[in-house]
Amino acid sequence: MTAPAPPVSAVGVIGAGAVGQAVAGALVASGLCARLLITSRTPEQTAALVADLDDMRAAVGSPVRPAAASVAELVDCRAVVVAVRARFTNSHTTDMRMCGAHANAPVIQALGPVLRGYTGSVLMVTNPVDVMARLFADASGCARVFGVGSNLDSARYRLTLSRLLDVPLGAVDGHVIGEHGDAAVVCASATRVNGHPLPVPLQQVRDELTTRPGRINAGIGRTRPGPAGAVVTALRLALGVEDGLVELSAPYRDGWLGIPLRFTAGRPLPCLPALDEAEARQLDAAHTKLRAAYLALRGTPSSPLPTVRTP
Ligand SMILES: NC(=O)c1ccc[n+]([C@@H]2O[C@H](COP(=O)([O-])OP(=O)(O)OC[C@H]3O[C@@H](n4cnc5c(N)ncnc54)[C@H](O)[C@@H]3O)[C@@H](O)[C@H]2O)c1
Repeated sequence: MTAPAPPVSAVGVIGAGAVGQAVAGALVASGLCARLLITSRTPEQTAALVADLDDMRAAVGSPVRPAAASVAELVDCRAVVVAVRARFTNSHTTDMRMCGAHANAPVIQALGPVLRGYTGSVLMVTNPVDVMARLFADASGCARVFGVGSNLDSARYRLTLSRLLDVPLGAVDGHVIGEHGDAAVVCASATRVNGHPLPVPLQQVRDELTTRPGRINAGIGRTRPGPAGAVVTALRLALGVEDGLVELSAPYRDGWLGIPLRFTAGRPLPCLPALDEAEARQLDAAHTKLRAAYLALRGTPSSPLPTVRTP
């Protein structure tokens, strides 16, 4: 039996590390794109991942054809996933994702001009993702840059709540927004289980969201399938393969924040849930923190960004 034709012509992945490998493997398995173009720091790394993906393609009968490419060649792709990481030692015990800011920023800022004028969708994965997405948008001029992170937090939130309350995962509707990091905002007041509001065990939820990535890292070195799932879901929506809601980092107010975006035929519309006073204060704090981090990395005053209106 032949596999159905992929809905998308090509997707690119920059960075053949832990997350890049998992994303690329998930794409081969999903059959989302006809071509999967890979680029990484060295040609050897790129060629090795392409060979491994080719083996996977042959083994599962996937229609997705992996190939090596340069960053500039990714302009033909409908979407590009950025999952690079500079070499640095993470010395933080809190605010872990911010530790990579100074090391990763020059890499992201150097990639931007190579993709200047790119009209497809860019999914930023590199941490601190909310800041890196904004820096890449600046450096590339690309209009469709989305940071992946709050949707992974939201998935972890719904999973945690379903386990704490002993209800099916599909019964839980709730979001984590703001920063993909210590300033994440759990939208507890808008959370619904089977359509009903409920008291959320916030401390237990926060503890789990904080410690979960560290436990995964301690056990298997890096998080892989979780972020890959978050990327593939975001890709399907950004590419208009399906419609739906996903929490991604995008321009909001005069900064960038993880917010729920409703995608219709690939067009995003922010739709923030109602927040109580404490949650609104936390979102302001996330906004202030991310804006300060961005300005510190950018080193020059920010030019005004388009404000996206909430409906
Ligand atoms: N947003 C999220 O939800 C999320 C989840 C997990 C990890 N991350 C982040 O994703 C990033 C990647 O994580 P990882 O575990 O895959 O790291 P990794 O070290 O395993 O892989 C990084 C890869 O980037 C490549 N690279 C470095 N500089 C490059 C360049 N200039 N051009 C092309 N490739 C380059 C390296 O060779 C390596 O293959 C990190 O910043 C990590 O913190 C984000």
